[in-house]
Amino acid sequence: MQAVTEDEQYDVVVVGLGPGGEALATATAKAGLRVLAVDRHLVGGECPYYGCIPSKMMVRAADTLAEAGRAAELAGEVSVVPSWTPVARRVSEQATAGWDDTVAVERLESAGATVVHGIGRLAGPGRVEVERPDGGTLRAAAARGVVLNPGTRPAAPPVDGLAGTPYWTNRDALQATELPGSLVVLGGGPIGCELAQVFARFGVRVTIVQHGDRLVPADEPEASALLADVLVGEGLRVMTGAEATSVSYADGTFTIGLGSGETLTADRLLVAAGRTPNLDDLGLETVGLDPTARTLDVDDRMRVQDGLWAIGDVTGKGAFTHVSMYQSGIAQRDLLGDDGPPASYHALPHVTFTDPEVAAVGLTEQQARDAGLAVRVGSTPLEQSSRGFTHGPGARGLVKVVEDADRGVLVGATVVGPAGGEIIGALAVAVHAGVPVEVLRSMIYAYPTFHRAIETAIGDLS
Ligand SMILES: Cc1cc2nc3c(=O)[nH]c(=O)nc-3n(C[C@H](O)[C@H](O)[C@H](O)COP(=O)(O)OP(=O)(O)OC[C@H]3O[C@@H](n4cnc5c(N)ncnc54)[C@H](O)[C@@H]3O)c2cc1C
Ligand SMILES: NC(=O)c1ccc[n+]([C@@H]2O[C@H](COP(=O)([O-])OP(=O)(O)OC[C@H]3O[C@@H](n4cnc5c(N)ncnc54)[C@H](O)[C@@H]3O)[C@@H](O)[C@H]2O)c1
Repeated sequence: MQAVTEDEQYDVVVVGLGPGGEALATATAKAGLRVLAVDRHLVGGECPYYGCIPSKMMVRAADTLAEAGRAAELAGEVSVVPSWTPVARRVSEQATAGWDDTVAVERLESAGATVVHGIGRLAGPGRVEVERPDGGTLRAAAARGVVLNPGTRPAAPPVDGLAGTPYWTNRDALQATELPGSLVVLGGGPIGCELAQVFARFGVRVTIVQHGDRLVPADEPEASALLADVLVGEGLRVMTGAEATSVSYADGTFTIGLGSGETLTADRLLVAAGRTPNLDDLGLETVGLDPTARTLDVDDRMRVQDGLWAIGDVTGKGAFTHVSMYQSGIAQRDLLGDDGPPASYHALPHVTFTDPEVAAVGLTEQQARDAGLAVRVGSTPLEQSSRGFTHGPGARGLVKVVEDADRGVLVGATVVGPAGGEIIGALAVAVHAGVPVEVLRSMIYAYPTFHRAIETAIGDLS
């Protein structure tokens, strides 16, 4: 007769430990709740091991090479022999500890949580079953509820032949210890653009094949155009409105057939064509939810239904670590019965860490027009500011602001440029707090800074 195992009793079960899930499990355990934290792979999720952190280490390395290349014009000859070895070493040793989460597990356990590696699936309201790597099953009941933070995986576009080839996703690219001679990047979103520029700056011949009509299509068209121009200037081939229709691999070479009839060949193919939410194997059907959905609908407290919260990429509010962490704080307060403001995304910022960085907050001009607002826009090239002039090579960029003229406040802004991700901070405050444009006009902007271009863009509002 088969033994019937009792459910282990917890207050909270967190399934998926992306940045937000890890933080929530830590905080609720520290608050004295009995917490079960479950991840099928690495505690911390995509960001520290295959996303933000290792990719930004690579960006930092590539930017260093670019600055060295600018030295001749500014300060004299510098000779650099690019090497991927220190990059791969930094990623492996400093960022990911060899893709090992022992430290993160210990940190979570010392906060008081029970940490289990395995596949967590809902098994009815307030219940989770965990399939452990050894084949065993852990059954858990969550008195207060379950928090889902399962994240996404790289999408595999339905291109003929692709599935049978050893193509790279972000995971392979970020674990690369050697560089290919040539690389085709399928997808011109943030992942595609950041990594394409990194590899190109290390001497790889890179072609970006972008389905849509421009790069980083979530951003202002001016930002897309400027970025494409810079990348082309650095020697990348940027193909927009291009569709891969077939892929094959033989003798170490990928052959990529395009809709136009052209054929590309490369040593490596990086597929960065969007993400698939990890919702299909989560037992959602056991609580009356659709496992084929692309997102989980959440309210402004991150509740999906009674006793069930969701945070991170799967909520569809923006696939960024800062969204995961923001939502984590809100769900945590809700679970602990603490007060605090509900979720609001009107001033959500994002930064694509190309050089120049492409940063934005709030609405684009088109989104503001589509929302029926009385839109005024202002913009200015960054290289024409005093700081841009003194900066010289590498100063290309722009500041664009979008005003709701009826309310006299900014509802969106974009900064492209060196440190664009830092400059956007001032505009994020303005959009978040609804600072009147008249107040922004009356401020003193330090001279000669990049952020002083904000004043010029505001002066251009019309
Ligand atoms: C190359 C790259 C660069 C990026 N750069 C940036 C950046 O610069 N800035 C930024 O803000 N964002 C960046 N992102 C996005 C960022 O990584 C994600 O938005 C972030 O990780 C938050 O995701 P998440 O909280 O939804 O969960 P994830 O980080 O995706 O983690 C989900 C976790 O859930 C686990 N899991 C899934 N299903 C189950 C299950 N059934 N049972 C148990 N465990 C499960 C997974 O193993 C994983 O550990 C980048 C992403 C990539 C790929
Ligand atoms: N710096 C950052 O904050 C950062 C960096 C990387 C990723 N991310 C997050 O991760 C998410 C995923 O990034 P991503 O770049 O994979 O996805 P994405 O969805 O933003 O961009 C993918 C691009 O691929 C294109 N595409 C889709 N199918 C294609 C095909 N068959 N052939 C050619 N192109 C195709 C799309 O037009 C799209 O522009 C982003 O939306 C972002 O939220 C953030």
